[in-house]
Amino acid sequence: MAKIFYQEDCNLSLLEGKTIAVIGYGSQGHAHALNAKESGCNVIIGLYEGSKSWAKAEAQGFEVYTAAEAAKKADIIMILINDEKQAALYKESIEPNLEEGNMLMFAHGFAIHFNQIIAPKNVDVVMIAPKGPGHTVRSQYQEGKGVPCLIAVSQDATGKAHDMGLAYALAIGGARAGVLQTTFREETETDLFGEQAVLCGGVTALMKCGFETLVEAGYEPESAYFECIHEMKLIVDLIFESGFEGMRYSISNTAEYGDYITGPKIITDETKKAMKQVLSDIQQGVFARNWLLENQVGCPNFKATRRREATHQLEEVGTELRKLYSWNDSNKLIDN
Ligand SMILES: NC(=O)C1=CN([C@@H]2O[C@H](COP(=O)(O)OP(=O)(O)OC[C@H]3O[C@@H](n4cnc5c(N)ncnc54)[C@H](OP(=O)(O)O)[C@@H]3O)[C@@H](O)[C@H]2O)C=CC1
Ligand SMILES: CC[C@](O)(C(C)=O)C(=O)O
Ligand SMILES: [Mg+2]
Ligand SMILES: [Mg+2]
Repeated sequence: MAKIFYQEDCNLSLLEGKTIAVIGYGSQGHAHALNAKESGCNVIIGLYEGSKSWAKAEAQGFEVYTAAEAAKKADIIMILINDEKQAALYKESIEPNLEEGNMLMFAHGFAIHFNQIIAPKNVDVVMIAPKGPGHTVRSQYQEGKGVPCLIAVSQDATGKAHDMGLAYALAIGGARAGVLQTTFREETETDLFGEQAVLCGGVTALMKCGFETLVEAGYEPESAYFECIHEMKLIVDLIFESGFEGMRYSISNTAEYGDYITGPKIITDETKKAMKQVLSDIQQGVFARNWLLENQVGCPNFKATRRREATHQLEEVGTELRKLYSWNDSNKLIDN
């Protein structure tokens, strides 16, 4: 059983007198920075000249510097820029400004695990990886709660890396929910597998396939959207609260019977075989190599797929339908 740390295991005062540079002000960056600031930490932001987030971070009360300047001023440097850009940023702006005893931090292990960044031996290297999107890390903190985090230490130069990491996890709210001990390898491989096979790739492919099946059979796209996409959240909320059993308690017996007999026809032994191949490609570094190569040539496939997906019929239908939800501030994440 993995060890889990809670608020009482964390000492926020370890961060007193320390300057935290959050490099990047996107999904995770804005959440870590605002949460840590509101927890009483001294936080500055590191960006690049021309960043669309520079003015936003200043408007939200931060001193903003280039990544190099921020790294020079800081004791703790949390790298929250895109994984695929971290190696270049590190070489150019972080490495020349590292001092003995600094703590280099990550929210995902990609760059360290796949040897994109090799830190000097005299700094701590720690990961605090929230198990949720950055906007949720922020909204949960504002509600007095937190998103669970993973902690991993790959270098402990100061002898305090673990405790400092826990203090950071408390500062961003994660320790309110729980902080699980792990390693950079385990976090990287499980996170990549989860987002590709299940959470993002798997779920959207399943929903899209269901939507297309109904529309191609002549049903209204709006009905297909409600059934295969909108209602997913409501079902997942029940699973989040009380597991598969709780969800199955809440749905009808008819739905539960259909769940048991149809699920295994959709997700088959072939699916598991495909998942094992996906995991193997992640473990062998094949996925990381392909992703980094795609970036080296300017992401043509990635950008083309993003454009194609954005124009799928389900997005048009969804945009219109979501305007009808009285509680929904339509597309608020994308608009921000
Ligand atoms: N998204 C999530 O919820 C999760 C992400 N993570 C990890 O967190 C890290 C950050 O990801 P995420 O928050 O999604 O990233 P985003 O794409 O949301 O934000 C990246 C930020 O980095 C800035 N940036 C890009 N290049 C540079 C540069 N060269 N110098 C300085 N700043 C730069 C961007 O600037 P601009 O605003 O101008 O574009 C932006 O503010 C990754 O390691 C990711 O794996 C971990 C858990 C969940
Ligand atoms: C599920 C996607 C994620 O791993 C996350 C929000 O945790 C990510 O990389 O964004
Ligand atoms: Mg994740
Ligand atoms: Mg991830």
